[in-house]
Amino acid sequence: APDLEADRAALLAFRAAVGREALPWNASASPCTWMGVMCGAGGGRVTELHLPGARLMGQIPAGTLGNLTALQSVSLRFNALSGPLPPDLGGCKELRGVYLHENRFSGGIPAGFFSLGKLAHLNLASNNISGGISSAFNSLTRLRTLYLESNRLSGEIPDLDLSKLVNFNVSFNRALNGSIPARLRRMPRDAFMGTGLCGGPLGACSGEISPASPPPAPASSPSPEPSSGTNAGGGKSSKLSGGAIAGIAIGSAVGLLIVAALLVIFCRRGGGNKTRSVEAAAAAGVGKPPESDMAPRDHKGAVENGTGSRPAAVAAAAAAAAAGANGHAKSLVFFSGGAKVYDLEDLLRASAEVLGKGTTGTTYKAMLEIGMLVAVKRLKDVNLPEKEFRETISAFAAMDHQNLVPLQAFYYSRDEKLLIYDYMPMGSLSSLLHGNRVSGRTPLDWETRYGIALSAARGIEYIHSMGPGVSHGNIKSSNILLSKSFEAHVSEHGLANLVGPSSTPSRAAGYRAPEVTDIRKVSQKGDVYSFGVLLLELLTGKAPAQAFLNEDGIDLPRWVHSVAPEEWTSEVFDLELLRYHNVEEEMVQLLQLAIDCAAQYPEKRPSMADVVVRIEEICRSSRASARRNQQQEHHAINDSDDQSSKHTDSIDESRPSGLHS
Ligand SMILES: Nc1ncnc2c1ncn2[C@@H]1O[C@H](COP(=O)(O)OP(=O)(O)OP(=O)(O)O)[C@@H](O)[C@H]1O
Repeated sequence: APDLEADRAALLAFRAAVGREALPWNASASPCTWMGVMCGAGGGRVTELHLPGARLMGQIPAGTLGNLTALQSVSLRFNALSGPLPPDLGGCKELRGVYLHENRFSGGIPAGFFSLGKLAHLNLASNNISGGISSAFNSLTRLRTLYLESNRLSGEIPDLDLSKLVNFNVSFNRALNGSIPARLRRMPRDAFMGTGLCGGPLGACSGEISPASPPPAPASSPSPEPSSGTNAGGGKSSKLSGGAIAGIAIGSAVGLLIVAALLVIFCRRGGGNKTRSVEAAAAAGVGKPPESDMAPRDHKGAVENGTGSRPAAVAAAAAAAAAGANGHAKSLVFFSGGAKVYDLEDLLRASAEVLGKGTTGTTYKAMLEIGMLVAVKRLKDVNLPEKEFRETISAFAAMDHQNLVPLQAFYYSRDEKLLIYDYMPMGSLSSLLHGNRVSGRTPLDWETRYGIALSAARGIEYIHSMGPGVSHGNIKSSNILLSKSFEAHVSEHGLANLVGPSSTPSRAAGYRAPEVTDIRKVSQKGDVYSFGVLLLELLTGKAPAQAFLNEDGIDLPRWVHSVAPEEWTSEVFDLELLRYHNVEEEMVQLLQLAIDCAAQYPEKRPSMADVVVRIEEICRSSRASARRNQQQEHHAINDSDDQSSKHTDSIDESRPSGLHS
């Protein structure tokens, strides 16, 4: 009978084929002690193999994984495994979870997979898997998750009858066609995006739908399905009847400014009064009445006053929660940092423009009639009940730091969840570095870049300082917004906890730490990894998602690792940075910090507090080098106009040693 020795042999053969030197397994110790290997009770057999992002490469031969017949869970995601999916995995009848996404597997889905009677989770997303989706999937009666997106699957989806299926995605399989089987129409529309499929939540063939051409919704229709995501037609605010929001409807129009129009809903009273919910709470004896706005209205002022604004924010939120619980009319709920100079009706009347569509929803820039700009995030897929939503969002809104984007207010109804943030005029770091539809790439000098790195790090450090379990969960360059002085403000803290799991390929993929399996549960060390990727992006000018999706299938940290350190200065840095010879040492130090943050194993990564200290040192020494350089240039010029050679020498002396090419 197979035993642990057989499992050892299978694992060593697996390593020899795809692991090379990347797996530090001590062949003379028990396999149960090896990294990524877990055994059943009493050190019996190997039951789990988890090697995400372990630099595995090549084809998995037969007689390796397939011989681990007690295996219950296998995760090899985020590697460079290629060739066919291992057909003999079908012999591992105990398997409940198979996670092979983000590799380069090709060929069809092996028939053996359909005999895995206990399989609950199958993720094959982001590979090159081709062929059709077999009706034999129906034999996997326990399947809860089936992620097949971003492959090369073709043909029609069979009529899947999987009663336990809750997570499903076939998006970005361009050659899938036909109509969406009836039983899958309850899945969110994102699950079918980027295919030729018609019907279901898409309303039409998905290929025909783009954010810029939303399907029109009848003016009298009730609110859109919570998961239907897209904006309803570009109606005008004049069509709105009084009441609360059903949806912000924004379509694209000539130029960039568009009318944000809103659908409407049932609300027992007319247009929400901004303070009503707070008053209601006061009546209910919870929290403080609006006078608790004694906290400074100015956000910065609140920071200077330390925690001064926090109790008020929490009180307002608690009050709002109570108002909701008491069934009072819905309205915007403001936090203390936001000035209450507008209300829901003002928001409904605002003209708006789509800023972008992310994993958590769509963000609009709204110009209120009073001339104030706000950013409105319309959340999708929020599965939290109202009370928990309010509590979670209030905890995050209470975070008050100059490097966070202040959350001014929120709106919650059954069908709509809106968050209203300060509008950040310079946009995101992502659009600065990589350009967007309207602007080209903005040149960013070294000083600006290290300033952004430091201010972003301080924002994240502040979030982490709230407690060991508090993290951001979605650090990436489009969530780093900039003020006019290019100071970074971290946005969307806490949103990862609010929205349901999404497997839609997104920009977030390139920032996600290898150990993260559920995007709602990113640890602080997971944030540090993402911040490391962000630093690499800042230094290389390359977008992680682009790098990730390129032909080599290689992500940004691995790409930087693939370049020898002696070539970093010439090969890795953004071309724009190569002008700054006098600070090469500091640039390399920041690169080294980025690499440390993006270490594969969480325990190897520094804490955010350490990161801030290290960036502060780099900034200090950059400024000193720049000053020294300036002084020496000044001396050289003053010394003599005809001693140009001396001028050059003095500049060279100021350079750090050993780093210039
Ligand atoms: N407060 C704001 N001020 C200015 N621009 C903003 C603001 N909030 C978001 N944006 C910009 O709007 C665009 C869309 O943002 P959104 O948060 O919806 O998507 P994302 O950041 O790409 O993805 P995710 O939902 O995963 O965070 C991004 O380019 C973002 O930088």
